[in-house]
Amino acid sequence: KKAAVQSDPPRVPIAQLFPNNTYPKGQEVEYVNDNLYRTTNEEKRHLDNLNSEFLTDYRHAAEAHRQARQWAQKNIKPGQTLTDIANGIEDSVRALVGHDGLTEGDAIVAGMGFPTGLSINHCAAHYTPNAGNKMVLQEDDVMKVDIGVHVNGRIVDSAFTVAFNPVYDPLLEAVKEATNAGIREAGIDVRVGDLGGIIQEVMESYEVEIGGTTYPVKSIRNLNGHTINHYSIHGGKSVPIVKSKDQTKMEEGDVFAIETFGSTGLGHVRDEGEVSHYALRGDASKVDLRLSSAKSLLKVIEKNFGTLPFCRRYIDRLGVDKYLLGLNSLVANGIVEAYPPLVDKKGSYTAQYEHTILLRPTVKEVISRGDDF
Ligand SMILES: O=S(=O)(c1cccs1)N(Cc1ccc(F)cc1)Cc1ncn[nH]1
Ligand SMILES: [Mn+2]
Ligand SMILES: [Mn+2]
Ligand SMILES: [Mn+2]
Repeated sequence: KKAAVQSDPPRVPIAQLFPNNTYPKGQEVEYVNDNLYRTTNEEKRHLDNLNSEFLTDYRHAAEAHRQARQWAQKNIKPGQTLTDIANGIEDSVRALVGHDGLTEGDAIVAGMGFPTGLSINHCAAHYTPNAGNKMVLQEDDVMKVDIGVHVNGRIVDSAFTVAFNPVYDPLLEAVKEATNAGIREAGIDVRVGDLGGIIQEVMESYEVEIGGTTYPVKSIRNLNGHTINHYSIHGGKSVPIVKSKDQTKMEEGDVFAIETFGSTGLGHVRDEGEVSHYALRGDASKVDLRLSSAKSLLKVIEKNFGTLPFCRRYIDRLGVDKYLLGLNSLVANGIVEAYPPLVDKKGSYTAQYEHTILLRPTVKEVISRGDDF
C-alpha cells in the first residue's frame, strides 16, 4: 500500500502523494488589463491545454520545492554546518522527485535545478559550500536559501531568507513586499523597466535599525530577475529591481523568476571568493581540448547536468576525483561558465525573496507560491 502521507524529513515521492499525475496548481491571478478576454477566450484556453505536460511537470517540481523548503524552514538552526543544511535540502528534493541523480543521466530527468544557494550576510547569491567547508550558521546570520527543483527540465527557482534575530525583520519585510509587488505588477506586455521602478519604490520605503544605526534598505541595482527556459536557468530577458528604461516586454508563454534583493550596504554586488557554481554554456563552441582530464570531465558534465548549473559537491558525489584543473580549463576555454559568489560590502546585510511565475495564455500562475511565502 502506498504511503499517502509525507514523512519527516520528507522522503515520500510527490508522485505517490498525488496519484494520476495531477499536482496542485500554483496561485492563479487573472491578468488585470484584458482579464476577461484572456480567461474566457476559446483560443487562449486551447493554447493553455496544449501545455498540459509543461504544466504538470512545473506543478510537480513546485510541490517538491514547497515540501523541501518548508521542512528546511522548520529545521535550519544556528550551530548547523552549511554542508549539513545543503545536504538536508538536496536529499529531500531528490527523494521528492523520485530521482537520486546518481545513475548517469538521472539528474537530467528530475532533481536539483541548480546548486542550493546558502549565501550569508553581505554575500547575496551564488554561494554554496565546496567540499571541506567548515562554516557554521550563526544566531545573527542572514542567510538566503535559494532552491532550484526541476522535473524534465522545468525549473522552479524560488528563494527565501532565514534570520533568527528579529532585528532584521524590517529588511526581510522590505524584500518580501518588493518581490510581491513585482509579482503583482508582472503581466503580458508589461515593460521590465517599469517593474524595476515599482520594485525599487517598495524596497526603498523601508529602513532597518541594526546596532544603533538606522540603514535605508537599498535595492541591489546589479541583480535582477530573469526568464527561465527549458533546462536553462537564465533565458534572454532580465527584470531590473531598480528604475530602468529597459523597454523589453513580458510576453505570453514566458516563465519569469521574480527575485529582489535588499541591502544595508552599497546596493551593488561584485564577484568575490572561491567559486562553487558552474554551468555548461549552451553556446559552447567545440574547442579542441588538450587536457585529458578536461575532456573526461566535460563528458561527466554533459551526461549528468547538461546545461543545468552544478556545484563542486555535485561532481564529488558522482565519485569523480582530482577534477579542479580540468574544471578550470573548461572555464578558461569558455565551455563552462563560472558564477562566483556575489557580495555587497563587508559588514552589510542582504536579503532575498524569489518566486517563479508562468505567464500562461489565460492566467498568471505563481507556480512556487506556498502558504509560507
Ligand atoms: O544571477 S543569474 O546568473 C542571472 C540573473 C539574470 C540573468 S542571469 N541567476 C541565474 C543562475 C545562475 C547560476 C545558478 F546556479 C542559478 C541561477 C539568477 C539566480 N541565481 C540564483 N537564483 N537565480
Ligand atoms: Mn510526473
Ligand atoms: Mn534563485
Ligand atoms: Mn533566479
